[in-house]
Amino acid sequence: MSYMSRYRDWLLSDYFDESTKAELEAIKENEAEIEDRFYKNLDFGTGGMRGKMGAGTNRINKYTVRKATQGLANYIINYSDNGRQRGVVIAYDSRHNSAEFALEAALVLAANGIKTFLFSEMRPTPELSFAVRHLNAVGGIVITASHNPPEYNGYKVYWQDGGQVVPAQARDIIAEIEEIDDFAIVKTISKEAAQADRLLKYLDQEVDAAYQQALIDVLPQLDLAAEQGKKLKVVYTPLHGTGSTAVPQLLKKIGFTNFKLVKAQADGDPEFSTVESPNPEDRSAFKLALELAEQEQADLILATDPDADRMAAVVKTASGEYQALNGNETGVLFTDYLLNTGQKNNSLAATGVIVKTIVSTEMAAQIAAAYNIEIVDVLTGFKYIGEKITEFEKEDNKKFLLGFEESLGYLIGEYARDKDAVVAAALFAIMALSYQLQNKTVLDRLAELRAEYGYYLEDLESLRLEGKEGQEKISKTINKLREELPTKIAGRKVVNVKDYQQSKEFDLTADTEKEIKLPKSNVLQFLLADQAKLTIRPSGTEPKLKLYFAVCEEDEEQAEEKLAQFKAEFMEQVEKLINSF
Ligand SMILES: O=P(O)(O)OC[C@H]1O[C@H](O)[C@H](O)[C@@H](O)[C@@H]1O
Repeated sequence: MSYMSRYRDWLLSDYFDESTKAELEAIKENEAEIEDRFYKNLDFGTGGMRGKMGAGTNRINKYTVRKATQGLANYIINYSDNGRQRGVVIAYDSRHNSAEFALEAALVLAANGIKTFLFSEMRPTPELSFAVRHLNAVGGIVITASHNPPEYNGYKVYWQDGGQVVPAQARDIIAEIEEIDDFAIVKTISKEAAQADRLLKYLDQEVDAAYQQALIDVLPQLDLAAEQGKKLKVVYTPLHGTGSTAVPQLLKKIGFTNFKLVKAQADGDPEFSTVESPNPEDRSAFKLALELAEQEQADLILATDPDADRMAAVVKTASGEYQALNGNETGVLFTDYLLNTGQKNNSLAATGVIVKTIVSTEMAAQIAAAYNIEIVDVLTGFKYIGEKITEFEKEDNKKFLLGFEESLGYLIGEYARDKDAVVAAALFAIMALSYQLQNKTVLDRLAELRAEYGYYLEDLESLRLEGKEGQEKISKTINKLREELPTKIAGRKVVNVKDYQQSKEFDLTADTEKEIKLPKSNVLQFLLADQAKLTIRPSGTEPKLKLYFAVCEEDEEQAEEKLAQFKAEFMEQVEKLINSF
């Protein structure tokens, strides 16, 4: 069916409501807009759906949310024995329509006889992951578009272990959704009927309390926080998102009473009106927090992204400046701190394992090796870290200690299967306090680690290439590099190449190849003669080509210089390549 006929269908069918039709009527002269809204269905990929809100098949709206949920309901009915009774937990963030879409999803499930547990207000994504396990539900849904701009929303699906569905399972769910070729097949009932049939239950503070307790149970050095927590001045911003429902409560409860919230960013503002982008990877997101920190002379600033699964920290240096840490630096500090405290108090399991993604720093592997602790690499995406935790649970010789990724995602403990900015914020505060009591900062500790293990420095460059043309350029660029593997990158010899799409690792010096034991993924990784590393992959959540640069040198100066030169030279190389298509 052409986009125009789909558009007309929506305009004429009785199924769609008046405001949807009015919105569509208003674009009747704008063919490009009609095409964009109707040329396809919004993709339900392995991470669920994410896109702009609005009327149309290629948009997030109550109809596309209902349809996806009907597919999920069919999947639950077909693939689980008692999924209807176990039910599905639904959470949502502070975005426009998030609460409405969450209710729509609940009503479709209820109409299919599936019990639903709906949070009565916005909550962090990791709390949903916890709640699925806590309530022994068969799955979960989160309505969120993380840090995307205000006009976006998203729909993420979780399964019974509390982890986001991985590709094999997502394929079956997608197949169920694609089977639905008519919106009229989608079942729904009224909220009153769902409640009367006991198929819709609102979650109360019991789950919040259990979640907070689960975090307290996995945090180290709580005695220190309880006794001395007030010595650390903390500023926190939820960047207008769900973190405000959990982070202040936890920090205060464990002893960080010298705590200031960035009030202007404490409400769930769907416009994220005080920030350019509510992404803690973006330094500008810290503007208001920095002002408050300077005024209060705070030791530490913590920020969580709008669905509170990613956390970033900014720390005060010895000279009183504020310095942001990237995800790799925080991951390294957590690795060192957890292994060190675990060893000191004899609680470090010899079977402990740390899980990180292939694009996250190798420095953590060096530290883990010094403690004889295994480190496992998985593909980009916390769902793969979650999957490992569930695997470890079934093996008695593996105990999950920490999962982290360079994009600011961290988890300790087995209470959830997704990255948790709430626990990460508390862990960071405890770690910072513990160093403060030793008269140093986390940056001093990082410097000690770099002196011991090598000066690892990493950076990410993203090239935004939008639309169909952009997508094609991204694929062509990676394919070209794959077909004609470069022997030199930025003037350095390539010694090893990992092609995760072909599951092959090529040792170019020994001229041998071996198999990579990870699911296939469109990623290329080049190791250069001087230990520098480059990884290139298309983003799975945004129209971007992502390039991860890593170097390891003797000291800061050499590392900074090497990284800058490496980046500049390769970016020129890759931009030339992109422009040739
Ligand atoms: O790099 P992308 O595919 O856009 O994904 C961005 C991020 O999305 C999620 O948060 C995943 O858990 C991360 O592993 C990933 O880094």
